[in-house]
Amino acid sequence: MLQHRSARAAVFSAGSWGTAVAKIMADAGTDVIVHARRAEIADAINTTRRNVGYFPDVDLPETLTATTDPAAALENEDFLVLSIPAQSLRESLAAWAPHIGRDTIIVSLMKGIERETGLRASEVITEVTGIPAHRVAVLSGPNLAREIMAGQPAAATVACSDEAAAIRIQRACHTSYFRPYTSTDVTGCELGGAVKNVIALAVGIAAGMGLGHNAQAMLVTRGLAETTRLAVAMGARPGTLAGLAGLGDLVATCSSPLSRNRTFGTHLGMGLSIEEATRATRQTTEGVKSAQATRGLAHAYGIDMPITDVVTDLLNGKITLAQATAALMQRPPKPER
Ligand SMILES: NC(=O)C1=CN([C@@H]2O[C@H](COP(=O)(O)OP(=O)(O)OC[C@H]3O[C@@H](n4cnc5c(N)ncnc54)[C@H](O)[C@@H]3O)[C@@H](O)[C@H]2O)C=CC1
Ligand SMILES: O=C(CO)COP(=O)(O)O
Repeated sequence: MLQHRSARAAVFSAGSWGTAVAKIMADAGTDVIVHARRAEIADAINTTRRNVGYFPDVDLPETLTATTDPAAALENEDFLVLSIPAQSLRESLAAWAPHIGRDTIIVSLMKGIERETGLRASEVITEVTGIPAHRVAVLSGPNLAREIMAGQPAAATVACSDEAAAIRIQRACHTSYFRPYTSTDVTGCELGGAVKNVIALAVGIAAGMGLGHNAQAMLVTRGLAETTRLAVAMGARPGTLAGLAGLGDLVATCSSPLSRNRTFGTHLGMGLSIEEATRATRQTTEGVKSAQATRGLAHAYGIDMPITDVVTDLLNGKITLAQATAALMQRPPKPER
């Protein structure tokens, strides 16, 4: 009789979102091994079933183990799930690439644009590994890790140009509290996730300046408009940006104090310097690193992205908070689109 083994996922790494997705996949019946950089994190996961660095209060499933050895993590894996800061992806992945299996599907969880190249994470993955695009997927949506670790309901989009691969990933991470939808629009999904971090910085800045919900809603709505313009110019479907990986993520991130990007922006809006805001936020804040590259894409595609422009100029110290507000409010009048 044929024995069907569970799907196996290697999750790199044991940070906030990596741990949450590892738990989701284990709860969905997938065998999961997490690659942690620090031995004490891997040891604690294996012995106490807790990630003491990120979620010391949450029990992890028995089917989730950890290692610091990339080769051991990448043995017979069906899925390699990547969740590290986007700017370190190229270098880290190059070291792991020789261990990746021939048929492995790579799932990117990263919401950033590479600074030097303007490439999306999935593009960096295909470039570094040589794995074809139809085996590289993106999982993105309104997914604040802390809420998901508490077992609260959430949904996301799994995008892959090969729909069958997206369905396999969907099955491997569908639980009673996590509902993945499939899509073939990798570009839209990925840009929705990356650019919302820049817009969340803007919303946080407005909140930190003491501006009200009207101003914040304006930034969310016009932020979605400029994100959609860029994504469609780059080949995305507009509907993707109206979905979980676009509007959904934008709403969650721009309204939650759990968001590191929104929080970083709030600190800036309250008058903290970039260095002070960085010290106060600590975890990965992709929007700070991706704003300039997003503006670069806007220029390359001839797209007007006024909010991204203003956030980039603020981060570069080129304008003040008052000048940022004026730059957005005193633009020439135009029709809404
Ligand atoms: N935290 C969240 O709620 C969500 C995060 N994301 C995305 O997931 C990605 C990872 O973010 P988080 O897990 O939140 O960040 P984090 O700061 O919690 O964890 C980052 C992890 O990457 C590891 N790391 C850092 N530099 C590295 C390097 N050079 N090489 C290898 N590993 C390295 C760290 O050891 C840590 O385990 C980001 O792109 C973020 O936008 C997406 C959805 C939700
Ligand atoms: O992407 C996220 C929620 O979907 C997490 O947002 P932050 O990175 O701003 O915390």
